[in-house]
Amino acid sequence: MDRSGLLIILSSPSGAGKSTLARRLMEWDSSLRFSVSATTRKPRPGEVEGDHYYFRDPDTFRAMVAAGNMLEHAEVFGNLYGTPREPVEDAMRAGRDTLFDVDWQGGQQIRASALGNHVISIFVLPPSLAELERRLISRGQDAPEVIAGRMQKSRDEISHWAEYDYVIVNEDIDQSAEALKSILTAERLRRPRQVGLGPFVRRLMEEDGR
Ligand SMILES: Nc1ncnc2c1ncn2[C@@H]1O[C@H](COP(=O)(O)OP(=O)(O)OP(=O)(O)O)[C@@H](O)[C@H]1O
Ligand SMILES: Nc1nc2c(ncn2[C@@H]2O[C@H](COP(=O)(O)O)[C@@H](O)[C@H]2O)c(=O)[nH]1
Repeated sequence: MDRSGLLIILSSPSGAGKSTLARRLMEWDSSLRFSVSATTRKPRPGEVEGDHYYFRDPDTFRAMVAAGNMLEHAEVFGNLYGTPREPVEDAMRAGRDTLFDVDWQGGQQIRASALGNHVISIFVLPPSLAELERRLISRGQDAPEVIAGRMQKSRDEISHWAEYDYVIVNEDIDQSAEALKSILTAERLRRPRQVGLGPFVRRLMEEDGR
């Protein structure tokens, strides 16, 4: 295979800024595909079916898992979340890179899958737990008890930071976005065969050198 897409995994404690960084990366490179997850969580105001998530009831979600349609799945904050497999495989075959916003369990499962050698993983840390809580509150999307539950789980998520290839402390959003772009640029250069340089090099060597 001359060109196969990379799988770029973003994980962090809830509220550290993954979705914001993912949006920045996709504005920078419109060829990137965002992996839309399925979840049993109720939609937040403004969340759109098929855009932010595929919102499914628990029975439908479990049936998708049983049919082998999920690349990974996990329970996070009392809800089920999972990555539909087929769109990821289609994107890889088409040579498109895919961006994932998944928790540490999803990160572990994708790395352990048959696609694991295509993974680049990035962990996003908040500058402090106080700032993490401030971000969750200022996002204005979750009830106080939901925020308290997410803060309680934040140390659990953070304890997996060393499983990742890269770690970004998301203090300044512009600097963090630049760091992310640099990672993707370097990783693409580091994998010349995977990003499709093979045919180019073959043509180069067949050129008449005069
Ligand atoms: N560097 C930053 N400085 C200040 N605010 C930030 C920064 N990065 C993100 N935010 C803000 O923090 C809030 C949480 O960010 P975001 O929704 O991207 O987090 P997340 O990690 O995707 O959360 P979740 O895991 O719950 O989906 C948002 O209101 C966002 O605008
Ligand atoms: N293992 C997976 N985790 C996922 C997936 N999609 C999202 N997530 C993680 O869930 C939490 C909460 O997300 P929220 O949208 O309810 O704030 C967050 O850490 C996400 O990274 C998935 O498909 N698999």
